[in-house]
Amino acid sequence: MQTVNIDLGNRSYPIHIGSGLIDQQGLLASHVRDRAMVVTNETIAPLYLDKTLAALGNVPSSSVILKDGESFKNLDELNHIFSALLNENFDRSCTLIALGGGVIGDMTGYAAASYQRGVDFIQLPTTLLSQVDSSVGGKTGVNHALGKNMIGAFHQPVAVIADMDTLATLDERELRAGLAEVIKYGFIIDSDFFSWLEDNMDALLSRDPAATGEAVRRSCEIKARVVEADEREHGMRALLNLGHTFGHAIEAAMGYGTWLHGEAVSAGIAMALDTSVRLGLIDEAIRTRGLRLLERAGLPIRAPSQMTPEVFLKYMARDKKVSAGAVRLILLDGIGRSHVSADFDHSALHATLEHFSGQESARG
Ligand SMILES: NC(=O)c1ccc[n+]([C@@H]2O[C@H](COP(=O)([O-])OP(=O)(O)OC[C@H]3O[C@@H](n4cnc5c(N)ncnc54)[C@H](O)[C@@H]3O)[C@@H](O)[C@H]2O)c1
Ligand SMILES: O=C(O)C(=O)C[C@@H](O)[C@H](O)[C@H](O)COP(=O)(O)O
Ligand SMILES: [Zn+2]
Repeated sequence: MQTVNIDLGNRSYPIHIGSGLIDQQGLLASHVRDRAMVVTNETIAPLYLDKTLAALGNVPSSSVILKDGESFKNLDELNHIFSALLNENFDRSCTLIALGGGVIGDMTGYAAASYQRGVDFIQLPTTLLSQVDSSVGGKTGVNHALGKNMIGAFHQPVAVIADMDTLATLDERELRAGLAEVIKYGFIIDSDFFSWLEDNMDALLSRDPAATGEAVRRSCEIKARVVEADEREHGMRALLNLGHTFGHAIEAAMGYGTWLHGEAVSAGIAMALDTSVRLGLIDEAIRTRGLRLLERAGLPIRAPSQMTPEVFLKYMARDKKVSAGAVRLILLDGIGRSHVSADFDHSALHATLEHFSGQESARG
């Protein structure tokens, strides 16, 4: 087992990464305060719920099983968690356990942030995306029909336990979607990691355990350092949003779940590359290198044909990074170099939206 620590003062916590961690004697139970409520969904429950409850040993525990999918990441479904907690008289000393991907993690985290004004929670991420990104950093919440992750809170988990063995049951499309967020780290901040991904993409796609473990560890290291520097996204944390202003528009406009989050982020990164080229921040060679890696991961580099500039702009106007009406974008200055800006020539953005609208979907 490897452990990456995230230092946030009295909200610090370990990110444990390794094989067989759910079964590891005492590990999960050691992070539970009193009673545990495991939150999962109808797909993951038959695979890992019994194991998780068994790992809790003598800790009094219950579970709640939600419907599966991004389209259920909403306030109605969230209410099932509160009902389960209240029906069983869970008090403020309880611990929620998010057993699943980013949807379960974000929902459980938000339930933990708001139940009786805040209880502990543990992330037990079971998708590549959730192991490299969503389980770390404390962004929690649910979607609204009018915008992605619009209702939420910052609430850090007390521990992250990423059991790599759970990835064995993940389907191919979900694995590839997770790679979009891994590649994102290389783009925004770490050119060595980007080169490493170029060298190891085949191993990652064939689920080589050593390569996958290394990708998860390095991703968690990068995210932990960014969150430590700017926990509440007043500055550099926004870099983690590369491609997301476009991507969230695609997810919401297409209907949540039609495009996976990672797929939408990949198309969004291709759009951010395009705007960066138009602004003269990067040259064609950098764009080509970036797109090649996304394509090798089997990810889309075009937007769906339904996404006109007007549709993009409608959702982008509600992006959480908008300030005083100005859209802010994460722009690339090279591989491993990026910045956040509201102060750019917006004709470049409009040209990107025109260029990407009406293009055929390359979603695998
Ligand atoms: N909070 C953050 O910082 C953050 C970061 C990135 C993404 N997100 C959010 O995460 C969500 C996407 O997460 P995701 O990609 O994990 O999707 P997901 O949670 O929908 O999981 C993907 C699918 O895989 C299934 N699944 C999960 N684990 C499995 C396993 N081990 N074996 C078989 N099937 C399994 C799920 O039931 C689901 O059908 C989005 O809502 C996105 O907004 C949040
Ligand atoms: O942790 C962050 O910060 C991120 O931006 C990570 C993103 O990958 C993630 O999709 C996040 O949920 C997006 O946040 P939002 O505030 O734009 O909804
Ligand atoms: Zn994301």
